[in-house]
Amino acid sequence: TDPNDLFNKKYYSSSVFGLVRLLKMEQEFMESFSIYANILQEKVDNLNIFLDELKRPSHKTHNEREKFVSNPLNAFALIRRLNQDWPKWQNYTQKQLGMVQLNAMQDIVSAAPESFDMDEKLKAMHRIETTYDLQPKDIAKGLLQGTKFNYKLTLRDCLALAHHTFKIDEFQRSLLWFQEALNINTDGSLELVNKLQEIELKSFATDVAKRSIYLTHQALTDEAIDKLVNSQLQDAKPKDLEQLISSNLKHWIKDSSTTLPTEHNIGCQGLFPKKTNLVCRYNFSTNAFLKLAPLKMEEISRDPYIVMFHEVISDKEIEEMKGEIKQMENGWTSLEEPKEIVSHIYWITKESSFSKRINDRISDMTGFKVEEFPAIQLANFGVGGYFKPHYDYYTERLKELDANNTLGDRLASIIIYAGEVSQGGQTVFPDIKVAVEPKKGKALFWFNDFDDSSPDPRSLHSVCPVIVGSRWTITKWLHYAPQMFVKPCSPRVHKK
Ligand SMILES: O=C(O)CCC(=O)C(=O)O
Ligand SMILES: [Fe+2]
Repeated sequence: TDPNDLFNKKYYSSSVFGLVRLLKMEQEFMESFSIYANILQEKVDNLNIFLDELKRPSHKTHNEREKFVSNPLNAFALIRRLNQDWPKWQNYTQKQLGMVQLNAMQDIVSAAPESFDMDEKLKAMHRIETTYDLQPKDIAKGLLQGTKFNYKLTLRDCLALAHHTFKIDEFQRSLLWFQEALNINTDGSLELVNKLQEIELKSFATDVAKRSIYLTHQALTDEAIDKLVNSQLQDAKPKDLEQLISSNLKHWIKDSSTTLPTEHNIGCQGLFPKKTNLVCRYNFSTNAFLKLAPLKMEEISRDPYIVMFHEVISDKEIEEMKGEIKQMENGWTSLEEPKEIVSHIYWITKESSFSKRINDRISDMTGFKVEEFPAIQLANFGVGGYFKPHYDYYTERLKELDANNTLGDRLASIIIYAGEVSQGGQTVFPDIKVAVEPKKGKALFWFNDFDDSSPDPRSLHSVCPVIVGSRWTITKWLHYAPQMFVKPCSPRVHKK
């Protein structure tokens, strides 16, 4: 299948917005499921009542039976029961019950997330794990960066993560997840549940065995390897499968190398040195309006110029923002391969009272004109959603990207944070070692270009994977053309 096709698919995983829909679906499913279980229970109860009615002293010998049916009451009742009651019970046992619920459940299951969603979520979990260097044993028990949550992963959750990390050659993490899975005690009594577990375990062990054989017998065809593995695992007990997985992983860990954390990861982990000498002040200057109602402005960096505005959007306006959304589309990390779906976005293209107010506010804050390009982008990230380091300017790409681009390059960017994010989701500038918390209500503003319109590579920026929270943003790229006569200069100290 063409991986690009994935972009037209409906992802649930890539935004908290989408996940909310899934949670609703699960609840509806459980409602039908529990009604269905009750209906079946009622049937079993009725069958038991019927069986109770049939209870009578057992007749062991022919003589006893003969004596019993020789009584007219028994003789009559026997005929009547078999003639009148039995067909009814027979009918009742065959009656299809709970069809309404079964159909409803089928509808829900047909809209359930498919493997591309599952893959994306596995990647997201792995991204959170590696970016912040979290340990499987902590994650599994709900401990994220020192914050303890009342949620836990189950054995099968851990098994899925072990299998996934194995597939991407992260044997160390795979082993840790696998050990975590083995540590989780299930009550072990339910055969059906055990059976399901065993299927997952076997599929993992199969992949491990295949790799092991492939490494030692590279000349073998895939079919030959499949055959070997099948015969090897045919009668394997769960303990054997566990052993096979653990020992191979341990063996492969020895040959794997460790990679150094990137600047992006260091920033996400909060390990950039603190900036000093920066100030907070009120912005009176960009617009006459601000003389009356100045916005609090915090310097994040002086060169390159990055500032944070405070109290830019209210909770009420954030509700209004969500009301603007019709149908969200997939948002991806960057234009480079591999593309990953990490958010849902929505463009407000038609002017509304909301978008006008936001545009006016952006003009007031920045001194930039936005009338020529009034569209506003909203984004909602998924848990684990992120952005790779990238530049917002497209100087080099401009020609091929959009020959009729009359707006010109994106010389500055502004991001309004409009969601509650308690962990992760910082905007990071890896080059200049700046990481900014995405605090709801604030807006981050920076220049992508120098004053002479040449690109400033220090504007390289990224977004850390969201760990906990629903990261909503309003993004506006400020283009050149509309600024012909007003372009504010960045109060730059010197040029690199
Ligand atoms: O959401 C952010 O903090 C930054 C997003 C971004 O870099 C972009 O959309 O280009
Ligand atoms: Fe960006």
